[in-house]
Amino acid sequence: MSALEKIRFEHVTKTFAIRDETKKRSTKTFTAIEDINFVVNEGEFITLVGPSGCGKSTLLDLLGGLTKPTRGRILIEGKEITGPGLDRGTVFQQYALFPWKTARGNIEFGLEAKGISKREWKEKGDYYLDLVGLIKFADRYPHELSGGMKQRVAIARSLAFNPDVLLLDEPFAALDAQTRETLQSELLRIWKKTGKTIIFITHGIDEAVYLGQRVVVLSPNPGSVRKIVDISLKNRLEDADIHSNPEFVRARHEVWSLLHEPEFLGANI
Ligand SMILES: Nc1ncnc2c1ncn2[C@@H]1O[C@H](COP(=O)(O)OP(=O)(O)OP(=O)(O)O)[C@@H](O)[C@H]1O
Repeated sequence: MSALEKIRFEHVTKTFAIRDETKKRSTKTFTAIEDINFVVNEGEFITLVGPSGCGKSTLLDLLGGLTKPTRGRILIEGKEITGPGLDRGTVFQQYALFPWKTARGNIEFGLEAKGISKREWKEKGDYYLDLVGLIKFADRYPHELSGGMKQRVAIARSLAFNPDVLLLDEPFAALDAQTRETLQSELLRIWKKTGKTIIFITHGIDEAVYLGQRVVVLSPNPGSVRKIVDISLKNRLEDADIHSNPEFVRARHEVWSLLHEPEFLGANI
């Protein structure tokens, strides 16, 4: 294991028993993902992109320790994941906030369980509210916040636990385009400030290329790694029109082609 290595996927395969329509009361094996192998380095921002059903959520559930691989294993700092843990924080598409708690209450939730003193919760609450730009909205309840604000609270809540790895499952998919772009750059800023290792799942090619230092392109049936594309974009936050940057255009085209090639190969033109 190199000093930089944070997460290692080793021959990760996940199968499910599904109903066999051809035989009554019997099941067959469905392979959702097959032989996934790659390494994520400490502090890296990795995006995973692939068509619907290629196993993105299955991979995230495995990383979160919610399910176990059928074959292979996932290691964090050389230790196999055997269940959920506070070393990983997850942010989902749906905000999953407690409606009866304020923004601050949601962020502070669980710090008590970590054995942190009340004074320290407040400090941490302030720090993370400020990090996501919501200090003025600390006392608002989720229903009084916009979608983007709710997602900021969800990110702050995950970070407040100080996880080593932040897992994000299409966190901006339900937001309008403008809010999504704002949150993408905020997430980059937060990543630069905190140095967390981030794994971000998305359907969006632009989002994957804008955020990821590397984009893991998945292909379906069964889900597997088609290619890992290096994105050598610099100054993502400083470049006002990053979508016109030649490296962005090149990388976007490469990822697009990897995702769409199978359609063209199968087409009778
Ligand atoms: N518990 C389960 N039992 C049976 N099949 C499952 C189960 N969970 C997932 N699958 C199947 O595994 C495959 C991968 O599902 P998964 O939800 O991981 O895909 P995804 O890439 O996240 O899809 P989407 O982008 O649509 O959210 C799908 O074909 C799905 O039907």
